[in-house]
Amino acid sequence: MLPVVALVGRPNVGKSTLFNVLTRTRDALVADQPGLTRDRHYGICRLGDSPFLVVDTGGLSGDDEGIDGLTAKQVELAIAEASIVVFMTDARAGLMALDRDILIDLRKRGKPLIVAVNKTDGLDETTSLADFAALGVATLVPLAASHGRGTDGLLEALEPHLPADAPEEAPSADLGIRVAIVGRPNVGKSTLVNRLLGEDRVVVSDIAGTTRDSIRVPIERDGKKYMLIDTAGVRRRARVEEAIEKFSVIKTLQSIAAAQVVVVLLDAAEGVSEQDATMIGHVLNESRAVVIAANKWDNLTKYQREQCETSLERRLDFVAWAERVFISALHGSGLRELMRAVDRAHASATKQFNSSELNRALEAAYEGYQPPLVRGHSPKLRYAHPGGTNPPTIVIHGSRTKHLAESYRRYLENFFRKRFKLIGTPLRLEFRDGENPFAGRKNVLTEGQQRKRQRLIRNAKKR
Ligand SMILES: Nc1nc2c(ncn2[C@@H]2O[C@H](COP(=O)(O)OP(=O)(O)OP(=O)(O)O)[C@@H](O)[C@H]2O)c(=O)[nH]1
Ligand SMILES: Nc1nc2c(ncn2[C@@H]2O[C@H](COP(=O)(O)OP(=O)(O)OP(=O)(O)O)[C@@H](O)[C@H]2O)c(=O)[nH]1
Repeated sequence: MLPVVALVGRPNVGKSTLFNVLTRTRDALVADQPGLTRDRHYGICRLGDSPFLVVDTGGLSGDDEGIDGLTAKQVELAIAEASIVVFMTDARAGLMALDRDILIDLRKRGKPLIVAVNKTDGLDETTSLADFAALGVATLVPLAASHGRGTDGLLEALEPHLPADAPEEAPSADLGIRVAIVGRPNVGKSTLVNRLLGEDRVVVSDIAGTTRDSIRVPIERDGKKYMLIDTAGVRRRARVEEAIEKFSVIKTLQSIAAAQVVVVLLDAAEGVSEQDATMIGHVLNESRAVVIAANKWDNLTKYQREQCETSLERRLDFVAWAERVFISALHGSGLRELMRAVDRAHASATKQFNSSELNRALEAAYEGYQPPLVRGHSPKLRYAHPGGTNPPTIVIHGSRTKHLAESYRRYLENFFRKRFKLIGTPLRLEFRDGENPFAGRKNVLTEGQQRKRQRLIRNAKKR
């Protein structure tokens, strides 16, 4: 489970600014996906190799106006789940009465606390901190978030409070593909999980209180093993109101982080909501494979089904590569297709390329359509090699690749997707300029490799 750090403070002290600084690096993959809704409140940050979840609570202002119940609830949940709370204050404004009130409230929750004193730029640090020493919190960290200063000190202060994330299970075939089922309250997650478990299984009852645990449920379908990662599904079916109270964005994010394939469950009657799109955005941020399942299909008229299909097409064009399946968790229909889609997504996410097939594909793509001139620059693409899996990554070497038009990057992505039949997984293309893939290689090449190398170099020169 990803440990959680909650950012709390009065409005305008700089919480979102700090949040953006901390989570910035994680946005690369989805940075320019049109149509994708970002979540400004939840992001993942890394401390060395250990990821943790940062939650910008934004709403805990003492002024509940304009904050809907669900948001306020999410703030409560964030603090309840936090390993540590960063209480942010404003050095320019000094210590305010509302700061004291918030702190009294936070103390009641018994969480470890750090006071981050922001906006210290241009001020004397010692003097700024002294003002806040009156709060009686042991750790005071000076920050200038908008200048990106002080975050190292903050991370250092956080470190001892962040429990190390359990190491991911070895990707063992015995355990099966790790599948998370996520979705808004009431879309049918519990029904689906129970249906996949089979009627005869004993369902683990309530998990209330086990805030830091997720339940892993091994299942077998059509002779294949899966490990369902469940944070909400396996439990007694709650009444709707309770369910909404229990819905936790944090738990959803933790499931996504722990899974290999994420099934995003939608209510077919309602089409794709803002919250659904945001959830898919989180899946992409974590580069996970994804299957979109429209549930309660049994309940729909022909007209409603068409409506649902149109909504999926329009609102989810940024994940056009994800498979859509139409299911009824209640009646058990479409589940075989769902699990096949999970298999395909997993196979694509773990696809291992070899360099020669990549180079042949790159060549074919290049011949089909060459990068257009951008401000007089003509980018060149020379050779490609595999860069890893989960998500599958292709590294392309060339020159002036930063001038590659976005449309050309998309063209390449679609070309590779089609060629390698990649479905249900993000695909990462990395561009590098002016590097020789053979530089620094000490081992002697075989004859075949030498011929291949000559061919690559010839082709590269031709371009
Ligand atoms: N001088 C200075 N200004 C800052 C710093 N950090 C943030 N600000 C400014 O403070 C203002 C508020 O910043 P936000 O990050 O929006 O504050 P917030 O706490 O998220 O505010 P709410 O969303 O209202 O809760 C913005 O104008 C920022 O540019 C800083 O380190 N120094
Ligand atoms: N008609 C129909 N109803 C369904 C289907 N799947 C679930 N439901 C109903 O939808 C309601 C909510 O189902 P749950 O499985 O509790 O939904 P959930 O997503 O786990 O809800 P939370 O507990 O809020 O997370 C229940 O009344 C289910 O019977 C389906 O395929 N068809």
